[in-house]
Amino acid sequence: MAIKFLARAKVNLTLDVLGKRPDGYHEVEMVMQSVELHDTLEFSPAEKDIVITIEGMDLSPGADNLVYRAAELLRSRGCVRSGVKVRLIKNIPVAAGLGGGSADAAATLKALNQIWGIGLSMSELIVLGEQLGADVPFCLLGGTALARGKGEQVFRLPPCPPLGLVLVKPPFSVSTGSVYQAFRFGPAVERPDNQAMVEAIRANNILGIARCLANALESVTTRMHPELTRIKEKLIEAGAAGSLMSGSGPTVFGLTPDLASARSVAARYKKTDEKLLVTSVFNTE
Ligand SMILES: C[C@@](CO)(OP(=O)(O)O)[C@H](O)COP(=O)(O)OP(=O)(O)OC[C@H]1O[C@@H](n2ccc(N)nc2=O)[C@H](O)[C@@H]1O
Ligand SMILES: Nc1ncnc2c1ncn2[C@@H]1O[C@H](COP(=O)(O)OP(=O)(O)O)[C@@H](O)[C@H]1O
Repeated sequence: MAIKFLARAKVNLTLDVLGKRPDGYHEVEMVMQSVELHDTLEFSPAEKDIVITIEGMDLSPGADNLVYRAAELLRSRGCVRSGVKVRLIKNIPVAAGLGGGSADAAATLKALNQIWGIGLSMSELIVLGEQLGADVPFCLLGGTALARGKGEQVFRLPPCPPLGLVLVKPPFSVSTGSVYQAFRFGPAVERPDNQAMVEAIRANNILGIARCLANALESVTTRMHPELTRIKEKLIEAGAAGSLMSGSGPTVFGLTPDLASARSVAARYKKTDEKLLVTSVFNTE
């Protein structure tokens, strides 16, 4: 009998880059939001190996997969000898700025912590998750949160209103590392006002949230792929209250007051070679 876990994607409502750290990462401050779009992971017992099967997308099931790396990391931390079989059904586009790999890693840590009876606390899981990727700590917590440091310091925020989102994924992926490496401070960088975003969320002010959308990494990825600017404009023309690139991109999302209005924005959007996904914010298990 397999045990099922959902790994929900995330969008960045803001992303600010504050400086370069001695460890080569960048100091960031960002408001992150879980969304309903998710991968599904089914866990069943195995003698001693970690065996992954993947459906839905062409992705390596080997030791470089973040599900494998999460299982291996937890197994050594929990002194566990048994293996596990994981069926991964991928829906979240890969290397898209939606944290799909990080979400799968976080779901694997939570699931196996429970299944193997290791019993680590959320903060202990977050310390482990940080070793797998900067967005894994947020994916462990989920909901609406402020993240600092590399992304490993996560603080829960009041839940966002039930916003709708139209995710527009262009037909290419972007490596997180290459975007951060190319980041340069300067007038082209649109930096968010995180305090104003937190206030808008706290006040359930949808237009305020839309006005506060900003991502410092947009200046890098839109220089690599200028079509992203046009996608942002097309989402507004289709009726979105605001639009922004998520994370290091290339996914751009349009924000709407609710799921129904996201569906009508998607219907009006002038699609070319992009993939469209309609979803909504997700706040509680
Ligand atoms: C997830 C992978 C592939 O498995 O992504 P890619 O490298 O292919 O993009 C990474 O290698 C897995 O390593 P890890 O470095 O933990 O991944 P992430 O946290 O996503 O960060 C990718 C890279 O972005 C840069 N980065 C990320 C976050 C941050 N606050 N500052 C940064 O400078 C770093 O160069 C980092 O190495
Ligand atoms: N289970 C997984 N799902 C998605 N990407 C994965 C997974 N395991 C490893 N990866 C690798 O992680 C990188 C990007 O992960 P992902 O979280 O999808 O990107 P992003 O953070 O931009 O949304 C890709 O290079 C991909 O090959």
